This record gives sequence, C-alpha cells and structure tokens, in this order.
Amino acid sequence: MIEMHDVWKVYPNGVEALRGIDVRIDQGEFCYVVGPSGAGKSTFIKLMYREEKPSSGVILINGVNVKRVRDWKIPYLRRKIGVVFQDYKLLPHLTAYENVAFAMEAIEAPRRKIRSRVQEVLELVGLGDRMDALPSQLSGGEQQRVSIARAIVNNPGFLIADEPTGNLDPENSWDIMYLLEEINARGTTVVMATHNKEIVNTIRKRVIAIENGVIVRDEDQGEYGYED
Ligand SMILES: Nc1ncnc2c1ncn2[C@@H]1O[C@H](COP(=O)(O)OP(=O)(O)OP(=O)(O)O)[C@@H](O)[C@H]1O
Repeated sequence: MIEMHDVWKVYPNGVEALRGIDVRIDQGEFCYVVGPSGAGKSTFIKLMYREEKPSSGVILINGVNVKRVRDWKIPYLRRKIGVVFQDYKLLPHLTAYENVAFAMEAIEAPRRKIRSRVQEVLELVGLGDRMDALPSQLSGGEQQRVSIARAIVNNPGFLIADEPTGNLDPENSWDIMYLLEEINARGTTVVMATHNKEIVNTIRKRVIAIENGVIVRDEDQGEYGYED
C-alpha cells in the first residue's frame, strides 16, 4: 500500500510542486495520474520511489516511512518498486538480456536464478527471441518492453510508470498497456502518469487528477477529463 499524508514538495527554487497531498493506493490497484503539464505528476511519482524527498508530510510504502530510509537501504526499497520511464533509460552498451539481468545483479540475486528469471520476463514481454539485441537494434516499443521487463524482474509489489507511452505510436502504446494490465492482473500495483486521453478513457481505471500541486479529482473508472 502507498499512503501520503499532507505531503508537500517545494523545490529549492521555491516552486511548490505538491501542496498537501493525501492519498492511499491499495495493493493490486491500477491507477492513472493525470493533469496539465507542470501540475506535479512527475514529482508525485518521484516521491514514491524516493527519487525526491518530501519537504513535509509522510509517505508510507507498505507501512515504511520513505523519508526515514537510509541512503544505503534505497536499493532495497527500490526492489519493491519497479520504475518505467518515457525514454526507457536502458544502458546502451548492454543487450536486452544484460539490461534486465543488471537489475537482478544490483540486488545480488543468486547467479543461478538470474538466467532463468531474465528469460522468463523477456518472454513475458514478448522478446524471448531478441534477448541479444542492443537497445539501438530495437524499436521504441521493444525498448519499452525491455524496460518493463527490467522493472518487474525482481517481482516488485509496485510498478510506477511516468508517461510510459509518451514516445510511442498508438499501436505500440496499446501493446504496452495490455502488458501493464497483465502485470497488474498478476498482483502488482500499477501507478501510471499519462497524457494519453484515449487510453485513460478506454481502459478504465482509477484516475487521480493533479492540478497546481493539489489532487482535484480521484475517481474509480474515471475519465481523462482534459482536452489534450
Ligand atoms: N528539479 C526541479 N527543480 C525545480 N522545479 C522543478 C523541478 N522539477 C519540477 N519542477 C517544477 O515543479 C512543477 C511540477 O513539475 P512536474 O514535473 O512534477 O509536473 P508534471 O505534471 O509531471 O508535468 P509534465 O506533464 O509536463 O511532465 C513544475 O512547475 C516544474 O517546473
């Protein structure tokens, strides 16, 4: 479960990106985060995986206060939370297989487990036959699928995605969405910031709308609600 209690984020330049966020996302939910550009969506997401710290307020991930996690323990926190970005962030000199294996090596998973698990997740995302390709040899949709494989390889309870379809054409975007739904159906909580109106209005899920750093709407099976 993810909980935020009166969370504020003020960047050093004085911008109040989040202003008193109260929210609870339960295990197994699928939740979109929508809102105009600059509303605070990325900040909201960054706080969940401790890329940023709250200026005040409390964030609990499965009951653990994220702010109090010592820096050296952050890899263990991140093990519980897979993250997917708009621009994939794959390591360019590593193959698809190596990019995914790297996430297991980072948490010192036993060597014998790595091979079978990496193969398993790459097959799940439909890339069982492209494991030896470098990112530059893969399409955008394929690269995003590698990044999703990397995000789920350590079996996290949460998958956090910041505009995962932002760089993709509609067909690849739908494929990524079906994959995220499949991952959610297997029990992982999915939180996804998006500007994709068609997806939000078609694959209906909980919608949290943020404007000017405040949650202005929180609806199950909600609509996108903006024109862009
Ligand atoms: N590192 C930073 N330092 C200073 N200000 C920042 C920083 N990151 C974001 N901001 C500001 O905080 C506000 C919220 O930004 P954020 O990236 O969370 O919005 P967003 O809703 O994700 O926007 P978009 O849809 O354009 O990605 C904006 O005014 C932005 O300029």
